[in-house]
Amino acid sequence: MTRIFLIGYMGAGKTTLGKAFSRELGLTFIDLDWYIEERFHKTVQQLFSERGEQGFRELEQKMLHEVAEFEDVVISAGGGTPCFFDNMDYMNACGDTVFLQVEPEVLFHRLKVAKQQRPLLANKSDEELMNFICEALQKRHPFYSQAKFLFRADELEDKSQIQASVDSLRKLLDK
Ligand SMILES: Nc1ncnc2c1ncn2[C@@H]1O[C@H](COP(=O)(O)OP(=O)(O)O)[C@@H](O)[C@H]1O
Ligand SMILES: O=C(O)C1=C[C@@H](OP(=O)(O)O)[C@@H](O)[C@H](O)C1
Ligand SMILES: [Mg+2]
Repeated sequence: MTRIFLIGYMGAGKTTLGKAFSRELGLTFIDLDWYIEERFHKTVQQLFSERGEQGFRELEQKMLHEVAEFEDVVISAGGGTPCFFDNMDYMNACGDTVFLQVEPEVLFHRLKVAKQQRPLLANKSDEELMNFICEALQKRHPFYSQAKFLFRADELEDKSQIQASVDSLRKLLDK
């Protein structure tokens, strides 16, 4: 039975790589944010604004427990998932965990164009965004670094880079 969790900061490529990797291995792909959005018929932004971040985190934990029951899956967590409750220990107990590590500058360029869908980043100026990313990475690193595997995901900018990353991830996980 295979159950792989991809973790890492917003923009690290959890969704992009998770989708491509699961397809290659013939596994089911579950993106935790998408799963939550379908289950509640609301966007992550709506859930954040209705329930506040704490309310979202409680719901996210429950949904993590739901998706972790599935077998032969690649699960892309949300960026904050490993950093609340005992979620990191829980994921390590249920499967293989992979921390997608990306340089802050690369995250900045990816998130600059994709910040509006992310409630924690929306409306930040460039300088605020870069500072926010750097501070958050420091706070979150102690959680992310508990993953069983570390994978550098700086190069996911086109199809061939994504395929090359899928191949390296396969080797790393021996799949
Ligand atoms: N080539 C690219 N140019 C600009 N932005 C990109 C590019 N590739 C990915 N992104 C953005 O970077 C983010 C990284 O992908 P995603 O898989 O959504 O990360 P995660 O799920 O870890 O937050 C996406 O929001 C996407 O819009
Ligand atoms: O880092 C975070 O706290 C968050 C990351 C998002 O997921 P992605 O990492 O897939 O963008 C989403 O769960 C929410 O906006 C909060
Ligand atoms: Mg995602």
